[in-house]
Amino acid sequence: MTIALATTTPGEPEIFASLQGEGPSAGRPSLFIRLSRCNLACQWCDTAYTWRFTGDNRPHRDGQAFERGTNQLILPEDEVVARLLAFPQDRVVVTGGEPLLQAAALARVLAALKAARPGLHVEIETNGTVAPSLAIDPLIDQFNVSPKLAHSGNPAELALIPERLTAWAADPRAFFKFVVASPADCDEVAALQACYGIPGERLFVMPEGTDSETLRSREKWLSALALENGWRMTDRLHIHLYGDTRGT
Ligand SMILES: Nc1nc2[nH]cc(C(=O)O)c2c(=O)[nH]1
Ligand code: SF4
Ligand SMILES: [Mg+2]
Repeated sequence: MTIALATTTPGEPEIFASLQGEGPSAGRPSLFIRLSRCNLACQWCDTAYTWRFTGDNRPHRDGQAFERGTNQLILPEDEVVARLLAFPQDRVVVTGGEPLLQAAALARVLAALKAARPGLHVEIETNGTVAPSLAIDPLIDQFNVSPKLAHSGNPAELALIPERLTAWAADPRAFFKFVVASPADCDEVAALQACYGIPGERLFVMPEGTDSETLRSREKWLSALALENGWRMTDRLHIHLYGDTRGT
């Protein structure tokens, strides 16, 4: 059985060690694996090479299309397990794209990893639209759920699924991470928090931006809004450290 990964360079899967740059585990040394494909299309997506393949004309701010053959790599599951086990980290971050689109294959990979390395902590970066399958759910220690607001350009009926948001709000493993580009986006965050009863302890706001200057300037007003609303704020550490680069 196989799994579709993103690539760092053609033919090389995007599997790398880095500090978790975002959310509740920011700063923790982690092993990342980036899966290909997404069911949403955010106009500011910083990993459009996971989904915006040639022929996909959904709007994106760069308008760039990516060749599937060089930006996607299909690997056997056992090879992915072996590549991951070659790293020493005791924390894994699964990201994408939307990794839960490949829940069946991913569950088999994570089960093999956890069997080989007991105590391994697994977190997953998800857009929050896909229910984790029964097989994968118990293998995930932390869900970093990033529901997409109106400025993403996705229709709300695709991006905000009420049953899902209700389930994440009730799951103590789920941390919400809202990407915010303007102060007005925070009105939407506040409305979602009230609607679904999301505890402030599990609600992060994060500036949209792929360079330090943008992040810093947005954090000026975002930090004040976080304080006012009782939310947590997260930076994007990896952008300051490495820039907007694959495999970091
Ligand atoms: N260092 C680092 N931390 C991250 N946290 C979430 C990431 C993502 O792309 O989902 C990410 C990433 O790409 N790199
Ligand atoms: S949900 Fe994430 S991976 Fe998918 S388009 Fe939006 S930002 Fe990109
Ligand atoms: Mg990223």
